[in-house]
Amino acid sequence: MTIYQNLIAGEWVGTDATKNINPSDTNEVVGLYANGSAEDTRNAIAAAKAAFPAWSRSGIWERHVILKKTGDEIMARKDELGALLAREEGKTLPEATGEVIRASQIFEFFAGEALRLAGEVIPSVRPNIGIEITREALGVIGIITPWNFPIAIPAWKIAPALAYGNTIVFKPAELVPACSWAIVDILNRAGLPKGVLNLVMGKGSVVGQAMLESPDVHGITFTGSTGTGRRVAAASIEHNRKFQLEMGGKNPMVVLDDADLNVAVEAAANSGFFSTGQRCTASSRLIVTEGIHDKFVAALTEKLKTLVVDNALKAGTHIGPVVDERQLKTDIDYIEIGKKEGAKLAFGGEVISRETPGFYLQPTLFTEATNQMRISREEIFGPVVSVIRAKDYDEALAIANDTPFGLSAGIATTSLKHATHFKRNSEAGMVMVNLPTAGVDFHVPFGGRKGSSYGPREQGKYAAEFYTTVKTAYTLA
Ligand SMILES: NC(=O)C1=CN([C@@H]2O[C@H](COP(=O)(O)OP(=O)(O)OC[C@H]3O[C@@H](n4cnc5c(N)ncnc54)[C@H](OP(=O)(O)O)[C@@H]3O)[C@@H](O)[C@H]2O)C=CC1
Ligand SMILES: O=C(O)CCC(=O)C(=O)O
Repeated sequence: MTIYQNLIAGEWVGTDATKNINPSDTNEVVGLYANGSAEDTRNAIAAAKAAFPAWSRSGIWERHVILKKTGDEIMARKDELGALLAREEGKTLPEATGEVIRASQIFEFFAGEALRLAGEVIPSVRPNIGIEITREALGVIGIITPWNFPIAIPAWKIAPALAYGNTIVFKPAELVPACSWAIVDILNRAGLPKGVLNLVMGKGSVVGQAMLESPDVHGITFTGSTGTGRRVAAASIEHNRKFQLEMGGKNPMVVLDDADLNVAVEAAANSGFFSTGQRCTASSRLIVTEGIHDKFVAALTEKLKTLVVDNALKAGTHIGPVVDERQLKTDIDYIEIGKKEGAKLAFGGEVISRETPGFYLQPTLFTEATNQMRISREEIFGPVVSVIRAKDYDEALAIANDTPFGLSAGIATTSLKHATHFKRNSEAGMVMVNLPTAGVDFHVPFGGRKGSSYGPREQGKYAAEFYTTVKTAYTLA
């Protein structure tokens, strides 16, 4: 089997490789991907440092053309890349193709942003002095990405980093290197100069760690677990380096008595179970007021019975497998914890077999949960959701906000008063009314509060805040 190699200083390198396994069919090896070392990482950082002066001064049209070409090629290959994504991560084919389209749109968006870089000219408080405020590229950016969005998250970090003139060392999650390799290959062929974008696949404890330890990495953008996020933060403070973290969520969806039942059930099923619940924006706490509680639980349970769990590539599959054995064990452990804590298992909870060997788990619904239970406080990152009763809107809002996280939050209601109040008072970075808590637009800010995020927002024009540094220049006229 060919080895998909790392890209360092414009050369494809690496002979040691790791198997990329399909979680829908563990007999299938998606490909062999290079397993980078700490030395590879240091070489990649040196290459990115050497490429920075020229790239940061490159013309914005050159950056625009490369990003646009990349977006165009990703879109032209959406079906092939969608199938690759579904095979390596286990998202259903429609979800995976949708994610590929989103990655293409992100490159197109930042191709445009490269042309819109602007500063300000401001008069000084002193006579005969002019002030210019400009944004400059930050330097070498370390990009560390998780397994649950194998193409969209790399895209929303790589595209702005390049648009604003930075160079990159990119380390994707070891579980899902294929889509990352594909976009780096596309960018490389689109004309990026050597060393501007370096790919080092491999273990977080080796490649990621070497990145954290380097004084030559000027910014790290990270998405993943809270534990690793804290390591990124501690190491970055040590080097006086800018960092941005997107971590977990325990996102609430409030369902009020006056909700449209169908809207509430569709939003809850999507938020909790689509993409196998493996989204940081997934809603795993459904906070439901007394008047609608029983009707809502009955309707959601009926809906869950219709959802097909099977091979991600099979037509008609609604929920693909869990990403790997370790995550499946985590999910099962939490289901046991929920039972022991006294929540009622209303649906699912079983590992199931399908025609192909994979990590299949039924969508699992707990009812009669409290907000103090571990299943309501800790991020599970699987298709496991709890329903918590609330007596009225005020109590539901208090429960929704009673969490260490604050990424997204939703409300299902037909009341303008409650929707407006919830948008203003929810302690989350993203609030949805009558919509799933997951599945966001690509051109607007993404991020949360409290334990979910740290640093400037990602995506949209707000991304400039992280990928640039501001300079204030004074000139005597
Ligand atoms: N907010 C989100 O979007 C996500 C949250 N999670 C949460 O995290 C849990 C575990 O998922 P997991 O993928 O293991 O999350 P991790 O935080 O371990 O992984 C995220 C990225 O960090 C890398 N990494 C791991 N250790 C280090 C290190 N010491 N230094 C630098 N980088 C490192 C990983 O590498 P590698 O994996 O290749 O070793 C991966 O590329 C999930 O169950 C879920 O709760 C997970 C994914 C996304
Ligand atoms: O919900 C989305 O669209 C994005 C979710 C996400 O970024 C994540 O789960 O890491």
